[in-house]
Amino acid sequence: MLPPSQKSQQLWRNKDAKRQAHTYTPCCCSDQVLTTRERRMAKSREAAARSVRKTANARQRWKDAKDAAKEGASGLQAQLSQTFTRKKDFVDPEETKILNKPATETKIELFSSIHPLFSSMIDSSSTGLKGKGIDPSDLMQTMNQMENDANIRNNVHVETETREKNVTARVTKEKQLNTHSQIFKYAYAQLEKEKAQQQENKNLTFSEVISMATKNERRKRPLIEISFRDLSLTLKAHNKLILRCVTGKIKPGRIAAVMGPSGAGKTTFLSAIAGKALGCKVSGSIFVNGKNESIHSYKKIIGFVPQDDIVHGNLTVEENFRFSALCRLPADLPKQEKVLIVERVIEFLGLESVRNSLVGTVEKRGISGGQRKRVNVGLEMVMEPSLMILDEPTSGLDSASSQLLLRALRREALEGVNICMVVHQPSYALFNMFDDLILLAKGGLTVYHGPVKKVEEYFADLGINIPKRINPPDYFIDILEGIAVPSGSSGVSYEELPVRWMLHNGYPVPLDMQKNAAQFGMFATANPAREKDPDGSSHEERSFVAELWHDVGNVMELKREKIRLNFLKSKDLSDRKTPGIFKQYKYFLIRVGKQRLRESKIQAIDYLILLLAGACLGSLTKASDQTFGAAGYTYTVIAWSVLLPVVLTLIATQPKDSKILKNIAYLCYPRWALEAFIIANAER
Ligand SMILES: Nc1ncnc2c1ncn2[C@@H]1O[C@H](COP(=O)(O)OP(=O)(O)OP(=O)(O)O)[C@@H](O)[C@H]1O
Repeated sequence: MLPPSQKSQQLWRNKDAKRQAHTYTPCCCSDQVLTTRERRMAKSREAAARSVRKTANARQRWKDAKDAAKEGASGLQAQLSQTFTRKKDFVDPEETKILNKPATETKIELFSSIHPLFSSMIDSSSTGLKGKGIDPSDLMQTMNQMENDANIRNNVHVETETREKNVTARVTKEKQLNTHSQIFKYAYAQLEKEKAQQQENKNLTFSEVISMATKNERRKRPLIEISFRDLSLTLKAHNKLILRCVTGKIKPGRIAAVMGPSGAGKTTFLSAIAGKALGCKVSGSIFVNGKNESIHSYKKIIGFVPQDDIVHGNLTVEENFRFSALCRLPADLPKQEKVLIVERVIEFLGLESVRNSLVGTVEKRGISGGQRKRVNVGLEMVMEPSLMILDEPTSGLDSASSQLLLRALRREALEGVNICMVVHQPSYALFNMFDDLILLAKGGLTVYHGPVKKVEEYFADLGINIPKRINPPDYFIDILEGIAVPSGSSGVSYEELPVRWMLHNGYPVPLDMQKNAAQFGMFATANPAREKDPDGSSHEERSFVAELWHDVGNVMELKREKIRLNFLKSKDLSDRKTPGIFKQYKYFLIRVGKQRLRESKIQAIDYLILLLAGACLGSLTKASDQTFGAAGYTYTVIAWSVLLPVVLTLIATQPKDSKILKNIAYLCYPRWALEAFIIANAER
C-alpha cells in the first residue's frame, strides 16, 4: 500500500501523462509559434469536416427522399395502370384510398418539402393523370431531370458533386483546390463517400462482391507476389544457420502471420524477403511476381515496419504521416489526394483524437505506447505500398487495439496489398483474422505454411490435437518451444515437425537431417536448433589478434553492405516516380526545422553559443577598429546571431510563402541541410 501522499502524487502523474498525450503544451516561444499556427490550421480543418458532414447529411436526406419518391411513383404507376384498364368514367373509391395511402403520402410530403417543383409536379401529375391520362413515367423522367439539375441540388446543399466520370476529370477539378480548407473539404467529402460506398457494399450479394473484387479498375496498386524456394541464411560472422530451407509464397490481397518461438528466425525471414538481411549469406531463391528480380527494384512500393520505432518523437502524429506521404507518394499526385490518403490512414487507425499530439520522446511524453505502434504502421500505410512487411506491430497492444490494427490492414489487403507480419501470442479472434500462417521452429525451419483455416487439420493429421480451452496459436508455440508435449496418438516429437512438413510437401530433406532418421525411427530430422558448423572453424582456438582481425573484418563487411544497400541503385520496376532529391531535401529541411523548433533546450544552447560567438566577434571588431562604430556593430552581430536562425526557421516552415525567401532560408542554414541529408540517407 502506498502512503496517501505518494498515492496522490502517482494519481497526479497518471493524470498528467494522460493530459500530455492529448494536449501539447509549448514550452518556449518557438514552440508557441508552431502551436498557434497548428491550432489555426486545425480550426479550418474542423470547419471543413463540419461542412462536409452537413453536406453528407443533406445528401442522405436527398437520397432518402428520392428513394421514397421513386417508390411512391412506381406505386402510383402500378395503381394508375390498374385504374386505366377499368372504365375511364368509373371512379373507383379504392383509387382515392391508394393515392392517400399513409406511407406514400408521408414520403411524397417529405420529397415535396425538399423542392416546391416536386409538389407542383405531384399536384399536376396526380390531377392530370387522373383527369387526362398522362403517362406516369413522366414522373420518373422529371425526377431524373431534377437529379441532374445543379440548382436543385444546390437547394439541398449538395455542394460536392457525387459522381465523377473518370479519374482524369477528377484530377483536373482537383487542380483548382488551393486553400487549406478547400483541400480538407475535398478529403473529408471523399472519405464520407467511401464510407457510404462501404455501407452499400455491405448489402452486396456474394457474386457481386466477387465481381467487384475481380474488377481490374478497383485495384489501384500494382500487385506483388513473393515466392521463395529453399531460402537459407547463414550469419557470416558466426557461420551460423539462422534460417533453413524455407519454401513458400506470400500473396497479394492476403495477410500472412509469421509465428514461432523466440529466436526462431522470424525477423530474419522478414529481412530476407525485404532484401535487408545484412551480414548474412543468403542461399535459395526469391521470386517477385514469378520473376527472378531483385526486391530492391520494388523498394518504392514496399513498406517495412521494423520492431523498433521509426516515428519522430518531436513531430505530431499528423506531421509524421504528412512527411512520409510527401516524400514517398508519387510526385505527380495532387496535394489534396495526399491529404486524403493521410486522413484515411488517421481514420482507419483510430488516431483522430491524437492527430495533433506530439508522438513523444524519452524526455517529453507523448501519445500512448499503443498509439505509437499504430503511428509506426501508419507511416508505411500512407505511402500506399503494394507489399507491407511488419515486425511485431501488435506487440504491447491489447486485444482491441490489435484487432483495430488488423482491420486497418485488412482494408489495405482489399486493395491488393500483400501483407506479411510477425505476430506474438495472438488471441484466437486475432489469429482468425489472418489468411495464412508461416510457423517456424527454432533453427529457422518451417513447420507449417498455408491457410490459417487448415492448420488445425494439418496438425490433427499428424495426431496432434489441440486440447479444449487452449488457444491454438499458444499451443503450437508451446509445442515448438518444447514446453508442451504434443497430445494425441502419434507421439510426434516437436523436433520431427520440420521434416514432417518437408515430407508432406515433397520438399528435399537436407542430408544432415536425414542422418538422424534412426533416432526418430523414421526418415527424420536432426535437432533443428543445432547449429551448422561445416568447417568446424568455430571450435578452433584463435589468438586474440586473429579474433580481433576477424571481428574488424566482419564489421567492415557489414558497413560495406549497408552502404551498398543505401546508395547503390538497382533498376526501378515499381512504376512510381517519387519527388526528386531537391524536393525531398526541402521536405526534410522543413521537418528538421520543426523538430529543432520543438527541441527548445538544444535550441537555447545553440542560441547561447551564437550569442557568445556574436559577442566575441563584436569585441574583436571593437578592439581593432575604434572608428568603425564598433558598439553598433557588436549589437548587430548579436542580434543577427540570435534572430537569424529563428527567422530562417520560420520562413522555411511556412507552407506557402515566397519561393525565393524559402530558398535563401535553405541555403543559409548549411548545418540543417547537412542534418537533413544525413537523416534522409540513414532512413532510406
Ligand atoms: N546480426 C546477428 N548477429 C548475431 N546473431 C543474430 C543476428 N541476427 C540474428 N541472429 C540470431 O538468429 C536467431 C534468429 O533471430 P531473429 O531475430 O530472426 O529471431 P526472432 O524469431 O525474430 O526472435 P524474437 O521473436 O525474439 O524477436 C537468433 O538466435 C539470433 O540471436
